[in-house]
Amino acid sequence: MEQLSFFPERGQTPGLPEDLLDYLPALFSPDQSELLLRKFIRESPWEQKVVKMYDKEVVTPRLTAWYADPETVDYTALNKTAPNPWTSELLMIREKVESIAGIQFNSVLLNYYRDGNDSVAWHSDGEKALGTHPTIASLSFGQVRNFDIRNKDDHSLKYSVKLENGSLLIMKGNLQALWEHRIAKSVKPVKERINLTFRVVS
Ligand SMILES: O=C(O)CCC(=O)C(=O)O
Ligand SMILES: [Fe+2]
Repeated sequence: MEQLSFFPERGQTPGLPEDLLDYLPALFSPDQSELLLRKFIRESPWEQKVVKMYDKEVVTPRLTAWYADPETVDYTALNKTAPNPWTSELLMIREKVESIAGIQFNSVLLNYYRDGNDSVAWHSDGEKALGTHPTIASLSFGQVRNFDIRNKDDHSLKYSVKLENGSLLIMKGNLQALWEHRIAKSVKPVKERINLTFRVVS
C-alpha cells in the first residue's frame, strides 16, 4: 500500500476507496450557506451531552440538536430524548438532499462546532437503529474542517477529506462497518461550523 499524506492542503487524500463516500463541494452557494449557518446557530435548541467514560462523566465537545418524524422513530427504545419538530429550512434541505441521495431520511442530527476545541472522536455510526450499511448524508456550513477516516483493523490506513462550506458528503457502503471517522480538534484558531447528518432510523 502506498504511503498517503494524511493532511492534504486542500481537497482529499488521494486513493480513497470510491465506494465509501461521495462528495459534492457546492450544493449550497456561499450566500445561502452563510444565512443557514447563522440561522442554525441562533435558532436551534442546542444541547451539550454528558456521556459516561470509564466511570467519569465527560461533556461532549460540541453542541447537538436532533430532529425526526416522531411517528417513525421509537426514541425511548433508542435511549434518546424526544426529537424536535422539523423546521422549514430543515425540510427544504432534506428534500434537496433526498433528491440527490435517492433515499428518504426520517431524522437529522445537527452538530455545532463552536471553535477548534470542538470535535468528534473516532467512531462509526453503525448503531442497530441505523443498520450495518446505512447511507448517511452529511452537510457542512461554515468553517472548513478535516473529516478523517481510518480502517478499523489497520489504523495506518487513513484518509482525510476537507469538508467545505455548503458541501454534501454521502457516507455509504462499508464505511460504518469497516471504517471509523472523526473531526479532530484544530490547534490553529477556527470559526464556527454546523454539520447536519441525515439518517434513516428505524
Ligand atoms: O461533523 C461531521 O462532519 C461529522 C459528524 C459525525 O460524524 C456524526 O454526527 O456522527
Ligand atoms: Fe459520525
